[in-house]
Amino acid sequence: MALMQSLLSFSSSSSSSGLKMSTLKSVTDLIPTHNLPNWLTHDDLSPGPKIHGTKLRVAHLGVPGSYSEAAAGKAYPNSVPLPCKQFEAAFEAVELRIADRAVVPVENSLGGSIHENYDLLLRHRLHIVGEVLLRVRHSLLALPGVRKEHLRRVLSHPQALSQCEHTLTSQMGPNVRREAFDSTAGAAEFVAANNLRDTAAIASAHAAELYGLQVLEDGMEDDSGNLTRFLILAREPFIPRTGRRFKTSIVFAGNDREGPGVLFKVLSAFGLRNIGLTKIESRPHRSRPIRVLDVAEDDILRTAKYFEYIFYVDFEASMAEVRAQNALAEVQEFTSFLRVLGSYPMDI
Ligand SMILES: O=C(O)C(=O)Cc1ccccc1
Repeated sequence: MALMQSLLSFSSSSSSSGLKMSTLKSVTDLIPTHNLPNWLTHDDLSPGPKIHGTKLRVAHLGVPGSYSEAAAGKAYPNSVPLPCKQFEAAFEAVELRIADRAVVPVENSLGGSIHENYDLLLRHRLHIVGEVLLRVRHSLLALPGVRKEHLRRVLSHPQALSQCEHTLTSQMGPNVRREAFDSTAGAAEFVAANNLRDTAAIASAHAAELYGLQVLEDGMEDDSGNLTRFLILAREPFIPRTGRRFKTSIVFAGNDREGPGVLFKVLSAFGLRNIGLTKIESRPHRSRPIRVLDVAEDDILRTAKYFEYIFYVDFEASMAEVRAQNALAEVQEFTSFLRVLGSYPMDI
């Protein structure tokens, strides 16, 4: 890319000096030694924190101080964060080339899966190129001078509220309302900007510093090992390799022939090849929520109704491995659609 840019800038400067392209025999004719393009370096070619010579722009949920911003910074320390109001805006930012990557949470050790992002993975055409595990420590934040007994309301992202549910009840009693906010850091900013003395936010200690709030209580999460897994999304896939620990994420729906047996068949395609599964998630099949099947029971034909699902599976292998390719070839026989969402290095 550096070479391309240098050539492009060179050709425009050469035309201004009056050289006509038609008179040139080759590009080397054009390059006077004092204007040689820079050498291509490893940095120009490897997917690192720089793209096109500028810093990588990483879209994430929430204003500065959000956990998604922290995950984006962990994945790409020298990147430019691009705060988004909703998860979908982060997906769109990458699609529209406003951002180079999006970092979105998909599961948490306490709150479980973040279904919205599973649905967005299916609706958008981005590739998973990596994952980040982040230890999430929640704090109860309020304006300076406010005490716990003044509080009537706690604002935060629904994920954070659910991760602190028991601690909130035991510390604040039943009379404190929980209200959902776009992001944890957004809730902290809102409390500060509106001078709310009866309202606290659940957010990071970093958000407290940014918005001038005090930490009333640390470690609000219901379990001290609270961990969130984020996915890194890009327009182009990561080229899978062998020799490094890779994960592959797929999504599929069963075909008309298989009925409720599809999941067993798909999982055995991996099991028989010794490929470990790290995650399975199901979501309702929106365009075909119910399937009606005729089943014989005691020689009587009855009609059975099943919910139809879309399944998301993560397995521990790279798409560069033959056993993974064979497993997917087999899975394809049982499915009406199958998409590889990405094959990417594991965060270990
Ligand atoms: O609201 C945030 O700060 C987020 O990034 C979403 C979130 C909330 C709780 C845990 C992980 C991510």
